Amino acid sequence: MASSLPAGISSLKLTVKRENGTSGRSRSMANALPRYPYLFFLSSILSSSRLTLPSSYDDFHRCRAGLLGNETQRSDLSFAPRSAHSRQSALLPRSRCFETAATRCQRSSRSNTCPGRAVQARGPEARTQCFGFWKTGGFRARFISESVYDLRSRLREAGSDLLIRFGRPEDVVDNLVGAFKKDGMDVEGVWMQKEMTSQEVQVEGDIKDRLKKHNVPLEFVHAKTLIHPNDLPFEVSETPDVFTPFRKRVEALGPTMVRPCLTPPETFKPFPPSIPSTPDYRLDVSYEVDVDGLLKKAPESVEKGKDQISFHDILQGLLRPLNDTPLSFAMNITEGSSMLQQRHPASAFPLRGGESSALERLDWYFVRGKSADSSRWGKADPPPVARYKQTRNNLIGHAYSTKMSPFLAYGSISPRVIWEALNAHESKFGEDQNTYWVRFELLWRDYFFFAAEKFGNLLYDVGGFERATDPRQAERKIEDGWWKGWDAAKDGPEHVITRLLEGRTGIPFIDANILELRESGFMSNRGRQNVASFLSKDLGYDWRIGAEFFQSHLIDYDPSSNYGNWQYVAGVGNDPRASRQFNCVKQAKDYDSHGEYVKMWIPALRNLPADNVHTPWLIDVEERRRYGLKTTQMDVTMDAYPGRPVIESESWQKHYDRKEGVGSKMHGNPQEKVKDGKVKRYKKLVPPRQNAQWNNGDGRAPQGGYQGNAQSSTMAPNFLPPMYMHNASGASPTGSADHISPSTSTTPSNHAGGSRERNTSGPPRGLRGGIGAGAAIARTGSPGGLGNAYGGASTPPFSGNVRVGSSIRGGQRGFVGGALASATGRTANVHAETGALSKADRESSWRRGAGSTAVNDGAGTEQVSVSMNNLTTSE
Ligand SMILES: Cc1cc2nc3c(=O)[nH]c(=O)nc-3n(C[C@H](O)[C@H](O)[C@H](O)COP(=O)(O)OP(=O)(O)OC[C@H]3O[C@@H](n4cnc5c(N)ncnc54)[C@H](O)[C@@H]3O)c2cc1C
Repeated sequence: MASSLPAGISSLKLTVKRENGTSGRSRSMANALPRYPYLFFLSSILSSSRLTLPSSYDDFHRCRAGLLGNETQRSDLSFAPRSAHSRQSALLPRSRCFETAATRCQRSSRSNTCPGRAVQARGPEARTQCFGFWKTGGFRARFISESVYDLRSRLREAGSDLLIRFGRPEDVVDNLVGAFKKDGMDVEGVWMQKEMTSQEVQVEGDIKDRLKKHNVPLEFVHAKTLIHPNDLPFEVSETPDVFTPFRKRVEALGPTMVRPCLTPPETFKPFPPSIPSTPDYRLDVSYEVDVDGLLKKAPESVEKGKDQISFHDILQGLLRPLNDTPLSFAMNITEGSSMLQQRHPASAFPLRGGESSALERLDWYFVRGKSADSSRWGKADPPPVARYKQTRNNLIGHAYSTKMSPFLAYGSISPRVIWEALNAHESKFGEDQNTYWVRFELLWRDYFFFAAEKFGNLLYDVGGFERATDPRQAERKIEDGWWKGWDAAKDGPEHVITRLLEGRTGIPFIDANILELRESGFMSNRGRQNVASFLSKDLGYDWRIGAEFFQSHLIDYDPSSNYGNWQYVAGVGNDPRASRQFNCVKQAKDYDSHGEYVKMWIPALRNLPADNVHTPWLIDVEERRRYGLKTTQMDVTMDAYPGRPVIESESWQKHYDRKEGVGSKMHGNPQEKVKDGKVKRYKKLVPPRQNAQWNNGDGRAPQGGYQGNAQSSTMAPNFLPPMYMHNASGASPTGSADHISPSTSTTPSNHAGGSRERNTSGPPRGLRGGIGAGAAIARTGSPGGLGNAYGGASTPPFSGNVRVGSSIRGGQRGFVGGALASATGRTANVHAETGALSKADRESSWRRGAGSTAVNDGAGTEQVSVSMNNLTTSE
């Protein structure tokens, strides 16, 4: 268990004792825990403190009733681990489920008026406050669910269990405590992690009120932040209005700044023998087969019984409202269920939720990981954190940054555990700007927490924190007309905001980031800054549109980090240079100099030369035709992309002629310095090793601190981005070539090129076989690894092959082998070579609605056929 108890997601602890117990209530949590049986439970599977249930209870119930054959019998609520499934019905009346979005809007202040929401009220749905997005989108729903069930597995391993309830926290706690009392038990107290943002604090207040009637105290633990609030050298209400003074003051605390992690107990007391019935939903998985690779011990031989429920069923129930209804009231796009549950093969966050996954990632990033195959590069190689500062602004692959944010957001890991991992790393490899920078970013996280607590509801206010810090400035920015509005009900699909949120502005760097977010639930920090600046500064729209859209889609959504950062970029928060604006064309050329990132998410642009790929509106009709690029406004398809950008800023023009690679910051930004950061060097870092061989001058070798072993004899000018940390070897540009290349030439030979990437050891990693290349093969032999191939045919008449191989640990674990073929009107073959593809990932699909099916031929080979748009293929 995480060493900063309580681990888990808004977990509550309930300590119970029989009424005739021998001792009074213990004040200290440490004392209270081991004394009597106690119970961990989660009151809501989806972010209880944020009321972000994706569905109304009615919807959920309908789905669940469907799963259970419309059974309405009340639950007998047995809590023995792996208990047989018990049936139940929805007992909460609809009217008591959720405050509607419209009600919340009526309550809000003048500056928080919600355009278009009056007509959009849809009853008890968990929609965002102003613009009606689902509060919790599919990727986060999946991530949180995985986290909860992982927590349960870990508690079971430690001799306890987790009671999972679905409902409003105040109802669930009230019901449970009431039921215990009725059964003759005395409840000593309820513990939960202290939240800081206003809506969550409101929930805490509601729980406290409900507990009062039972005479049961609510106790808090502070485990969210790196710095315990009591250790701050100022009151939270005096948190500096700007980050740097905050950082300097807390850093001055020295070694006492961060408390050490607690050592978690190895075992916990068992669950109470019986748990009384309550009218809430229980979400017990009764079918424990490792369908999703979630459980450690999977009795795979057991067939799923008629009434049994698997994790997959629960997830489907949770996602159903999202799959059935539009993403927002303005957009008619529904998220296809297959997409919602799948990890996108190109996702920068290919990890599953939960503490187990968090610790695995921590170990890889800070301890065990190597930038290249360790057998080749030797043991002295430092793990990826040693290059954090150089890589953190990259855009492709999972390795460019820690990817700790989703785990931090849902309590699966404590920032103090990361802090200690940094200490351990530094004691071996030395301290430098790379390790310091991770600490620096963790302090930003803390800063937004404390700022959110200080400024309360202003976190969600259009005028931002500036209303308190500089009311005169803020006054102008909350006047009508300062921000443009978006009326979700009236504005149609061609409205600039709708186009932005659907990734079809015609500005590739912005669109690629939005598409990445929509299709994977993640976006890099660089992307987030650019999108936020574009929406609020270039377009001048209410920044909360973007903040709510991010809230809905980000796996790592966290209220203070999200709204705090949006305010910062929009110029109404903690940035002393509020007018700062990102130049998205310059940024694209700085950070995606070769255009690989935009080509990855917008395959229509795959044939464009890097010098044009960020400004496709500059090429004429004839050239567009030559590159196979059709014009569209309505959709970004495999071969069509908007002809004109929604706006064109003069400031972009001086960057139009900048050539590929010139001024690139893809390998670190030398201007990025903390001037006063005290960085000592204990030891010289082991220099990064490279072994890149190119047999012609067109390819680029990995540079600047990346470790890669690349060999190519190809004419492919666009090699795999070095941050992919791969080994590849190649032979020729056609047929069986082993290189990774988004083809940039229109000549057939390049399109027919194949690509191959192979990784035989190491941690889970997304491997990309090739994009737009004729064929791709990706393999991973790593236990627990994720082997993803992403490739496809680009131009007729060539075929695209994607082959995915995942080795199998112990012959039975579910390994994710995701395959995605992006062919244009021609054959695409997906060949997944594994004995244990997970069910979800077996169904490879493309965001345009592709579907695929897989059958196992019995010899460890999955034959996967993929159909995309009008394309149907099989191998
Ligand atoms: C408009 C916008 C919205 C954002 N929304 C969120 C959000 O909802 N949740 C969230 O966790 N982060 C948010 N961020 C911050 C940042 O983008 C992510 O924390 C980061 O990209 C996560 O990837 P990582 O864990 O690999 O980060 P790393 O670069 O590895 O950083 C390590 C950790 O430091 C923290 N961190 C890094 N940058 C920031 C930052 N700018 N602000 C606060 N903490 C930071 C995170 O906890 C992160 O896990 C947002 C940034 C912007 C510009």
